[in-house]
Amino acid sequence: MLNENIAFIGAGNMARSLIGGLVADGWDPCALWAADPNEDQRSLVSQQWPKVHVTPTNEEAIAHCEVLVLAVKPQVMAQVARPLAAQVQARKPLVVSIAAGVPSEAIERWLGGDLAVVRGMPNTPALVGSGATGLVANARVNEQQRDLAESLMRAVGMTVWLTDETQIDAVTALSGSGPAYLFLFIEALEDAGTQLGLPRETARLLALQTAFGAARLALESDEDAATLRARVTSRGGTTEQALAVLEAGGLRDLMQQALTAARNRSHALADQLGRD
Ligand SMILES: NC(=O)C1=CN([C@@H]2O[C@H](COP(=O)(O)OP(=O)(O)OC[C@H]3O[C@@H](n4cnc5c(N)ncnc54)[C@H](O)[C@@H]3O)[C@@H](O)[C@H]2O)C=CC1
Ligand SMILES: O=C(O)[C@@H]1CCC=N1
Repeated sequence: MLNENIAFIGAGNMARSLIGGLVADGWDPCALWAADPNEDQRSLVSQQWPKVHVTPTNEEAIAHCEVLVLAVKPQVMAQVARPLAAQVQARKPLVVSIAAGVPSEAIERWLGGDLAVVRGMPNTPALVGSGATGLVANARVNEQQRDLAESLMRAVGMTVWLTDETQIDAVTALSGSGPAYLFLFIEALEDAGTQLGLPRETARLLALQTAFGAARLALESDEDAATLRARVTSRGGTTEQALAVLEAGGLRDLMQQALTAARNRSHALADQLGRD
């Protein structure tokens, strides 16, 4: 059982996805602290994982931690981090920020400087151990802290290290936000199947299992997605007709535009928040 003490500042959607994934993977729940001023958010943690410590005060959580996970919204990160600087400087935990668009340099500065900071961009499938996380470390992170950040995120899915912090904006656009695109795709499949006469529940189950099966097949196969797609597409058959509609509708270009918009938002947040 892994038992480094981890303090989550913010116990919202993403923190709970990480906590759930860590506990399911065998991380000692008594080593986890979740701080959030919102009682409803704390209750959600306590109901699901009664052994995880919850507190309304960030200071109480930090007092116990070797790893500090910053999981508040980017827009409030500066005002949350600044008052914690003295305590963080006294304790010097490994700081892991999962906030979109907030540069590690700004986080280090708000917390008083000279800190090992890892930026991680996870996604909500972490809750079921199937997350994907991009990681990038600042120059102060040593080998042991790198391993610690990686094992934290690997407990909830796969991880990739990035060589350059700017790449995390693309990771945010692809896999950070990505589950939402796939949920939209699943919703659209379900609606379309229902329109074609299937009971909604039947359409829902078929859409979900098809998305799951296709992702699993692609993950476990040596072949690329284009080859796997070609295997479904019989000449003169049904798939060919559907794919022609998707290509004519500009799905690839639309996806490029969507990821670019998400990446640009991440850049804009960095520009705006990094100046604070
Ligand atoms: N939701 C997602 O899929 C992902 C989110 N992220 C990042 O994770 C961070 C959190 O996002 P979500 O969990 O979706 O947001 P959320 O709104 O669900 O959670 C944020 C939490 O911070 C709490 N909070 C506000 N002020 C606080 C304070 N002073 N001290 C402690 N906690 C405070 C709020 O009460 C809330 O529970 C964001 O920075 C986001 O960019 C990263 C990857 C994926
Ligand atoms: O939408 C957002 O800003 C966050 C970051 C990635 C997923 N959710």
